[in-house]
Amino acid sequence: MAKRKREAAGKEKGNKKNTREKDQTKLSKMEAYEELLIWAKDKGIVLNGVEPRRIPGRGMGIVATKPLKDNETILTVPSDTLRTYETVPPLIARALPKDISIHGLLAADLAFDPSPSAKYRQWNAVCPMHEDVWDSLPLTWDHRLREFLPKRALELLLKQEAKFKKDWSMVQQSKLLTPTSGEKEDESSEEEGGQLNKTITRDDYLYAWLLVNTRTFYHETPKTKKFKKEDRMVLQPVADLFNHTSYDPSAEDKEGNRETCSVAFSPTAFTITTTRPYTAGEEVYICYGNHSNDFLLIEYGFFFDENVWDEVCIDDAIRPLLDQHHQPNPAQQQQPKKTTRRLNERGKKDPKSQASDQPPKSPKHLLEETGFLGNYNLDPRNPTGCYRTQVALRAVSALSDNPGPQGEKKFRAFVDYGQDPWEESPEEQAKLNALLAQALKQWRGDVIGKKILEGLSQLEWGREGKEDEDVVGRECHRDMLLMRWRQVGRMVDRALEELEC
Ligand SMILES: C[S@@+](CC[C@H](N)C(=O)[O-])C[C@H]1O[C@@H](n2cnc3c(N)ncnc32)[C@H](O)[C@@H]1O
Repeated sequence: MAKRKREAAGKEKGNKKNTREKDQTKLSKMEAYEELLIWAKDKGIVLNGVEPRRIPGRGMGIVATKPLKDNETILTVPSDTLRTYETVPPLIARALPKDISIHGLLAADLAFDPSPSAKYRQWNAVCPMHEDVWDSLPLTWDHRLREFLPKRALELLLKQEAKFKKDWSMVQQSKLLTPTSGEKEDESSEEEGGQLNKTITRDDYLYAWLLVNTRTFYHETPKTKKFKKEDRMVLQPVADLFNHTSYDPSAEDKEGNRETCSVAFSPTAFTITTTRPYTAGEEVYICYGNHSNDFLLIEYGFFFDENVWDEVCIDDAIRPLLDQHHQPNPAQQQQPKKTTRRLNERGKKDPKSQASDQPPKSPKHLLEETGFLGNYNLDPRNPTGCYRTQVALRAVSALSDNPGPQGEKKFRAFVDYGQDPWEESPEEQAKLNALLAQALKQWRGDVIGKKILEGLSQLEWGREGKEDEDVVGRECHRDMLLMRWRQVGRMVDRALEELEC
């Protein structure tokens, strides 16, 4: 206990020091933003009635400095200030394989910038710091926290990691790094008027890669159309200071709900335009897309308390239901042998009896056959499960009542012909609801409660007697995971309320 108090006191001291450092950083950041505005004006970037400000919990954001009307263009970024695959210095671009992703190329541009003191200094200076990125983006977190990510978030993270690894391996093998690739070295090379920084580590490149990940805009032009969609990306100064808000189509016509501005590229400029009036001091947002909280967490390092586009994958809740309901029926196991061995006159199997040769299909089998195995979600618009979930429940219900062709016929009436034999009977409907409620309760107890929430809280102090070495990840990472799972728990509770009422 005394040791913990000492640790806490040390932590507090450390926190004070960090706060002082953060205050200093804030101060220098504000100066950096003033410099950025001067730089932006010089480049022809026009801000109309808005300016960057520090927003608690969101880094920087854009705020109205005067009352704004609906349909006012508040930012214009000329095309020649965009940072694209074409503006990467040849020194960098030529050193990398031609098939490196545009993401990887832009990250190399940021990381190896051969002229940091000249072209983009003011812009680089306002980007989030290494520490901000490491606090928020799960790609940088301790790998042991991965088992605590929701399924969909983990899938996204693994994809992201694969992309990063591919890009980094191309950089490592390129001439950009010295032969001891990835190691810090005190070397630089001068070529084509620029100084190439050859001392880049994996973490430096990861930092640049994640800045590109969180700050680029989708940019479709006749030229970028030759790339994959995910590579049609461009960095743009000042526009990348707008924070995200989700757009709620269900409340579209309610007064004041048009929270997001409209954005548009033309051949000459990128513009951001209001879609409603603003009062001075209000933060002005754009919409990065209709993203779930798992997506926002992995791709942008934050998520909302309430998000109309949120959804949570419940495959792990539904899977036990599918497994549990396809145990062969003992009565069936004893009977069928006689019929399946019946031969016709020529000693071949009677074709009529062949159907009964087949063991009855399991719900999993039926769902696989019809393309409905997996990808089940709960979301605020469908609190009792998406259409795929409803299909899975019907497969389980149909086959548990009638394990043979009759059950399959009933299931296929729903999937293939859009009929719903369950809808006609309140008891049948209640059975479906009970199946889902059973699956969700079990998942909430065993997985969300025990494995995740208890598991995460145990991580906080580590194992008994090994407090120092066993703490996994940072407190802010564990807090984000706890917050996310509490949200998932609330979504499950909402579903149970609807199912059980
Ligand atoms: C394009 S940048 C926006 C500007 C950024 N806030 C900054 O300080 O430079 C995207 C990043 O901003 C933050 N962000 C954007 N929208 C947010 C929101 N609604 N709440 C919290 N953070 C947000 C996330 O860190 C995200 O990765």
